[in-house]
Amino acid sequence: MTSLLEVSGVSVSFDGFRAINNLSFRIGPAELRAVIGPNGAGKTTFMDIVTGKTRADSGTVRWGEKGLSLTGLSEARIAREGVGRKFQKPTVFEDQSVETNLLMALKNRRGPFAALIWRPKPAEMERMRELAGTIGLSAHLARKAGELSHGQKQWLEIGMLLAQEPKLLLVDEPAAGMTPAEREKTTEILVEAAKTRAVVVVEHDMEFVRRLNCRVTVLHEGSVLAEGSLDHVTSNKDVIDVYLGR
Ligand SMILES: Nc1ncnc2c1ncn2[C@@H]1O[C@H](COP(=O)(O)OP(=O)(O)OP(=O)(O)O)[C@@H](O)[C@H]1O
Repeated sequence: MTSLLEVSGVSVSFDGFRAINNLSFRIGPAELRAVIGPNGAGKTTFMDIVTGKTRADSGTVRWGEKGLSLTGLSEARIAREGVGRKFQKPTVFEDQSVETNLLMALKNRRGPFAALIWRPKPAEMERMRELAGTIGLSAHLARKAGELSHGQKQWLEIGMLLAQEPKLLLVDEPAAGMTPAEREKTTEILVEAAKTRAVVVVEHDMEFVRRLNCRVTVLHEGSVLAEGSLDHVTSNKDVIDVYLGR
């Protein structure tokens, strides 16, 4: 399998405490992966390392066919390479419409100078509508983002990230605070997004992970404890001991 992202033997310590301990992880160019693990397992720190927010003390993070080293690159540069990240709290522009939010995300792709003289072209309007369809908000284009439900805001933000055409999308607990119907739609959006890019979903909700129907990586004390199908990892004795059985 060719990898889009290959993390090898990465360790990070905070004041002598090893938050990430010889971690290795790889994901292909069009793959959906769930990352689970107990509190403090290192899930957030892992994402911070990939996005360049936190520097690895040792190990390598390789990206793309050419194996570009991401360690040492700035967060902005890594984002430009195609790494997008969705945090738990949505950061949409509440006073702007769904349409404007999506258009602004498309506009941002073109860089700050192009944005100054930017008017949406027919192709961009079309892409905006396509994105709205993907995230289930076609009927809400004129509504202010601030009026949307929690789930709809999360989808809008996913749409805004997809507008940037990331090659890898990191998503932190997308199902938190959602209704069952919203969770189902979120599953659909993520599964669809992962057909054309890599998507890593950090999630605690096991039912949600089951519906994603993808390979699962279990982190514990900064390392991979188990990896495979959800059934495979949830029947692993170590996983039961440190995570499920508690
Ligand atoms: N900046 C920091 N300074 C000191 N310790 C940190 C820092 N960031 C993380 N840690 C510690 O590293 C460990 C891993 O934290 P991390 O947030 O990556 O875990 P997590 O798996 O995301 O947990 P959760 O499920 O609670 O979000 C924890 O023990 C945490 O306290």
